[in-house]
Order: sequence, then C-alpha cells, then structure tokens
Amino acid sequence: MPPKSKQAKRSAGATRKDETGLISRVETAVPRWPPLTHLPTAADLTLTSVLSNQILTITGLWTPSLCKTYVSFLSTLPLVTTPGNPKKGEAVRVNDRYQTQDAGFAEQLWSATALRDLVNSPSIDGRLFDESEKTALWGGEVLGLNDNIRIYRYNPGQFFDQHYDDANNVVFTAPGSQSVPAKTTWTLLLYLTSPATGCQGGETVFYPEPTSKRDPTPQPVITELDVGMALLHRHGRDCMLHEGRKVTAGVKWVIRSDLGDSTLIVDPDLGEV
Ligand SMILES: O=C(O)CCC(=O)C(=O)O
Ligand SMILES: [Fe+2]
Repeated sequence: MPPKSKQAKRSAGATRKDETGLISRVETAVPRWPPLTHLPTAADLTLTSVLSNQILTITGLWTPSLCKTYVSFLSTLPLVTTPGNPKKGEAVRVNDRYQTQDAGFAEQLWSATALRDLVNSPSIDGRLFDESEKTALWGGEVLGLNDNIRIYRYNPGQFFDQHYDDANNVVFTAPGSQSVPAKTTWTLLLYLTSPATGCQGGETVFYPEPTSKRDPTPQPVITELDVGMALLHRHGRDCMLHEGRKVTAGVKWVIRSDLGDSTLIVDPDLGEV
C-alpha cells in the first residue's frame, strides 16, 4: 500500500503534479491522432491475469502496424524531458513525456479498441466473471478512460524509478448527457515497442508485498514489453510498488491512461472533482 504522503493531489489547469511530485505541463492543444482502425475485437482477444486481482494484460490490443504508425506520429509531438532533480522521497522519472487532456482520444482508446468490451464483460483466463466478481475486480461500473493522456518515450539509459500510482477524481461527460463523477482505479499502459522493434530493457516490474509479516517477500513480477499489449494494474490504495526498468537499447514508447470508475469514494487525499 502506498504511504499517504505519496498520494499527490490533482492540480487544475494546464499543469499537474504526478507521482514524481513534479508540476508538469499539460498540453491544451489536442493532437490529430491517427485513426484507431483495423483493430481486433474482444472476441479475438483475452484478458490474462498476471497477478491475481492486481495485474492484467491484453496481448495484441493494438496491431503492430498501428503501433508503428503511432510511434512515427508521437515522435512529432513536443515531448518534454523530465526537468531537474526530484525532491527527497519523490519518484524519479527520467524520460520524455507528452501530456494532454483529451476526452475524445480517451473515448476512442476505450471504445474503438476491444478494451471497453473486455472490461465490461471480463473473461479472465477464459472464465467469464459474474456481476459480483466484476464489481469486486473493478470497484464499480467502469465508465471509460481518464482524459489525462500521457505519452512516454524512454531512450537508452532512461527509466521510471519505483513508485506508486495515485487515484484521482475525474469527470466523465458522455455526448449529450450529464457529467458523472468518477475515480480512477486501475492504470493502463499500452506498449508500442518491444524487443521485436529493437527495444531492450524497459520492463515494468512490480513488487508485491507479503500478505503477513511472517511470510517471505514475494518475487518481483516482471512484465516484458510486447508491441500492442495493454497492461492494467490496480492503483491508489491498492497500488503495488512498481518501476519502468532502464532501457538499454532502442526506444520504449508507452501510452498511459487510467480506468475511471463510477464509485466515487470521498477521500480527502484526492483532488476536487
Ligand atoms: O513505463 C513503465 O513501464 C511504467 C510507467 C508507470 O509506472 C507510470 O506511468 O506510472
Ligand atoms: Fe506507475
């Protein structure tokens, strides 16, 4: 469980504080994202449990060809290298990042891919979850993805040191309907590169805690990069310590967002809705 002091508050406007404690620039201009077309449907894909109730993956959510198109496109965006030195106790992120608030792209990433269907009718490792298992897994009704879209580029030597991801209060507005308050519950990472594209290192590694003090510390869970694979992991109070390992060759590209859930828990550590 993350220490309370690590649960950063969301800041409004064009800047935002992240897990590293840095105030970072959020682009107000919305990019002309390449269309998300020719993608597999939920029937072609599976949600795989990597660590029960904590880490799930979807192999091939995006095709290699779409990932390649995106890497070319994202390279044209004004990514910003992490500035300065972090303060004591704050996570070290050393990479290039582009951050924008784009509800339209979040909606595309949710509905134009198989993600929405896989999350709404979760069949994990081939077993369909019933309503109560579904609620226990996601926390409530998943409304979509956080419009806070982050693009990460890691060149050789770059990494994201050990940290916990915060939960945030967000608002979803479906076209023509009222705004619905939500809370982010799971982190989404979508990998666009891997050893198949020449990227070495950069694995996302999780450090589960022992269930009791007497139990031995579990082995770290290492998730290898895989082109087009989506990874979901629980965040907020239930977040495991994790890191993006140092890239040793090639370039790692990741798209980051979060699942937003209708269960709004009033928590003074979270930002204003
Ligand atoms: O790039 C990675 O593998 C990890 C990214 C991450 O932990 C984050 O975005 O919070
Ligand atoms: Fe993280």
